[in-house]
Amino acid sequence: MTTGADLLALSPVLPVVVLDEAEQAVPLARALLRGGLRVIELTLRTPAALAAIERVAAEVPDIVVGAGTVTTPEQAEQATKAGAAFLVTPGCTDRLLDAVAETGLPFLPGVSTVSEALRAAERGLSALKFFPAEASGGVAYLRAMGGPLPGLRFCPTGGVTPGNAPEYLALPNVGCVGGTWLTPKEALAAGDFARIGALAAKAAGLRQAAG
Ligand SMILES: O=C(O)C(=O)C[C@H](O)[C@H](O)COP(=O)(O)O
Repeated sequence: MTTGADLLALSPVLPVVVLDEAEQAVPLARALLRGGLRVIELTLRTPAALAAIERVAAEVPDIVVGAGTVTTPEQAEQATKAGAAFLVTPGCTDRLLDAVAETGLPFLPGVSTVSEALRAAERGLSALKFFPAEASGGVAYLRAMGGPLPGLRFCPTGGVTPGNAPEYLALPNVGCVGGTWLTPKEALAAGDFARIGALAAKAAGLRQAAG
């Protein structure tokens, strides 16, 4: 996997994870794999995230592990050092885009407007995160962006659920969707990885559901 486009093609759903305990990272990654998903985005929203990335990179080679919520150049560097195979940002400033590009890793920059998408395209980036998807106009907005910007492909994230994911996945400019619904807080707190595996299996089947 070397480009953002490769990243969008890995799975119909990119599981976005907020983890409080780094110890949970390996069993969680294995549960996702058992369900048929081979990618995981660990968000840098918790102090445990970098250690979690390190563990998954070292112990679960079959899953592609990346870092989400990358908002500063320092975080881009730390995530790369921890072994992240890709980076995801919620938004895109020039400074942040320069820093993530410098890591050499594939990445998905977050955009929520046509102008932001154009700015990313001017840099040669054609695989983008559409965030926050539902709050920014959802399926209708993304469909409308496809008119003037047919060369761009998106991973809508933020408010995406098993209910609306098929609608997003049916759009020609959507490669995959992202979401936290695969790792409910209660399931993580209870260490219920069987439930997470079952949610992953349903998510892995979503592409067919979208037709
Ligand atoms: O912080 C970031 O960089 C993010 O990645 C934001 C997440 O993608 C969304 O918060 C996921 O939203 P839900 O699936 O609606 O829970």
